[in-house]
Amino acid sequence: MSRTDPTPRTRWVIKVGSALVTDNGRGLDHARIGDWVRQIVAARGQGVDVVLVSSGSVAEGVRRLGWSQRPTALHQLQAAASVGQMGLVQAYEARFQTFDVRTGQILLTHEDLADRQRYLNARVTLRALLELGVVPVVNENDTIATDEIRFGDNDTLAALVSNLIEADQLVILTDQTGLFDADPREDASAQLIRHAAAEDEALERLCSDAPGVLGSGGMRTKVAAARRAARSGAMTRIASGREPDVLQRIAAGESVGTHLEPSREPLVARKQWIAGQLQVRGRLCLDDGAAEVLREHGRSLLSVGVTRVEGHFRRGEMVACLDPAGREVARGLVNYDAAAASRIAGQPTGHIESLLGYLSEPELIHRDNLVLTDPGLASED
Ligand SMILES: Nc1ncnc2c1ncn2[C@@H]1O[C@H](COP(=O)(O)OP(=O)(O)O)[C@@H](O)[C@H]1O
Ligand SMILES: N[C@@H](CCC(=O)OP(=O)(O)O)C(=O)O
Repeated sequence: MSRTDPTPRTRWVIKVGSALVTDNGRGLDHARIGDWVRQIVAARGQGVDVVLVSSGSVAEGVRRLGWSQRPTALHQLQAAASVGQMGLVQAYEARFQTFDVRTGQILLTHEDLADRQRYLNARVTLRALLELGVVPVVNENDTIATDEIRFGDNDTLAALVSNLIEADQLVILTDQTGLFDADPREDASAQLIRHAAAEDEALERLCSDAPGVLGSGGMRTKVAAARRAARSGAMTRIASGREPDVLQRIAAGESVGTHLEPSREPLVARKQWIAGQLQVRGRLCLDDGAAEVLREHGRSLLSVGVTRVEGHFRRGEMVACLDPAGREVARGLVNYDAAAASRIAGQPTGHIESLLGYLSEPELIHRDNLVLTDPGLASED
């Protein structure tokens, strides 16, 4: 989406668990899938870009293979995942197609997010898909992930994807109405927790170890996912995927399920995450005026204040901004690749469109994506 779009867009990662997707293992719940898709399409119309993380490949594969229960051997789980994943993506693709919305499949392994180059590739691809208006449908690449390198549960994967795209919100849809002060399967008097700090370590003690028969993480991994998502500024909502219009009600700001909020201001957390995670791919040399508006006023960087562009970077990558004396002023995610940035350097914003033939964003680096250089800033992971 271009910044010329009048509606400011937010990003959500929505994770749906196995029991929900497969109607407790009875088979893909097409009605429910259709209902989430309808709500996602509505949310997109209200300015929410969505990455969907869907579990259910193993549960659906087990059913399709006619097995009476979930196997324990890894190779059998992997075979089931391979069969079930076909059904999952077909179901989403078919539903989104009725709204004329494209989907794209992304299967990730732990290594993809641990290796910096692959992390950046995954990030660029996901962002490209969102910009194209596609809904990425993510799952773990179960068929090739060995035990040692598995995320193991999609709550963790969804939190890492939230970090990857710097999501504003992680929505975890499950078979309970939220996080309770005890496992409601074991304690009928358990009370729903409506609001808590995502970083509160006491929350994990409220969770029983056992997931449902089909799930793999239980509530504990959801609480841990909220803490992880908070590192890049995302708030987390845990809610029931069976509640009518759950996504639309969340989008409307209703208090649904459990709300786990980062303790740091989201923008600050997000900026620190960006500074700690991404490698600097190039440098923008600024004139005195631009260095000052960044340092003193926290404004966006405009092309007119850039005197030289160095390095080979793509749109969305991290570049360092240097003052005329060569001192680093800030780092940020650049809105134009190196070739385009060189062409518009020194030029006012109003000339960008005629110079490049398009206007991607009015700023070279938007202030939300700029972090003033602070040598004390360390990576969070
Ligand atoms: N404190 C708690 N609050 C709510 N649910 C809990 C809690 N502790 C454990 N659980 C269990 O976690 C289950 C959800 O986890 P899981 O089966 O892995 O779901 P999913 O497939 O959606 O990931 C619930 O059905 C519930 O029994
Ligand atoms: N990749 C696996 C994920 C299993 C999983 O995490 O399940 P859940 O706890 O229901 O989200 C699958 O699709 O079956």
